[in-house]
Amino acid sequence: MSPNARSDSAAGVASSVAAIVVAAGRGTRLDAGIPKALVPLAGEPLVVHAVRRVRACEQIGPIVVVAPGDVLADFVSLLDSYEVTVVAGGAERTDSVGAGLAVLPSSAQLVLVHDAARALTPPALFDAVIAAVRDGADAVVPGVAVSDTIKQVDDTGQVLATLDRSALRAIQTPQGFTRAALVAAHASGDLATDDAALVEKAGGVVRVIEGSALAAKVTTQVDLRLLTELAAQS
Ligand SMILES: Nc1ccn([C@@H]2O[C@H](COP(=O)(O)OP(=O)(O)OP(=O)(O)O)[C@@H](O)[C@H]2O)c(=O)n1
Ligand SMILES: C[C@](O)(CO)[C@H](O)COP(=O)(O)O
Repeated sequence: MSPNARSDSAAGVASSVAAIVVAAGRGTRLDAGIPKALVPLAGEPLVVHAVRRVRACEQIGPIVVVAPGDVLADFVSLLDSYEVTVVAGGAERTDSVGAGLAVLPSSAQLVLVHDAARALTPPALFDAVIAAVRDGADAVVPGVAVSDTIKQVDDTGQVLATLDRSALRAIQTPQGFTRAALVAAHASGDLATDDAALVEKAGGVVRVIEGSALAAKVTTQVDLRLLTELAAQS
């Protein structure tokens, strides 16, 4: 058995929790010349960092990785030792999550959706999200308080208002869902920047728990440099 594979007993216990790792984005804002999930961070592609941390969470069984269709074989070979299913994603993030949902085993009743771009997310955050979904919610998302003053502006840049930030949270992944809530939300065919927004729109209960600085997303080259520093300490 490879060091990253699970024993039969561990896999049995965990089969009701599955994860979809979305990694099919192009990374336009990072502009690295290769798909963002393949960009190295401290010597390893972002998607390998992300999947290793998902696999380290004992409660998670099946993992589906959603990759760009043109480099599917590269993902399969990179992730060979982690027992994942790799499928091709779509044009929008919502489409990629849908592609992952379509191949989830029927045993999975609680589903985590995670961005490969949040490569350093600690396994403890996955456990916290799973526990909070089990406590009773359709969806649970990690969020961090906003530390800058937030202003609403018009398209000329003129300030319209300074918003009360005390109730605002910047939302991260992993996002956790009952399978039923996630499937129903995606059945609408709507697009959203995160899956929790689809559950909200469908009238579901979405809760926010405390996120983590280590769950920051690599979006730009500056993020990549900041997370490289954090990788050395995590
Ligand atoms: N069609 C898409 C778009 C995004 N993602 C994934 O969703 C996560 C969050 O998306 P984002 O950071 O916006 O990534 P990109 O879409 O790649 O970035 P950009 O908008 O700069 O192109 C990433 O792990 C990305 O791979 C995906 O699987 N399929
Ligand atoms: C899902 C997400 O990570 C939550 O913050 C985020 O919305 C995805 O990134 P995008 O830039 O909005 O596509």
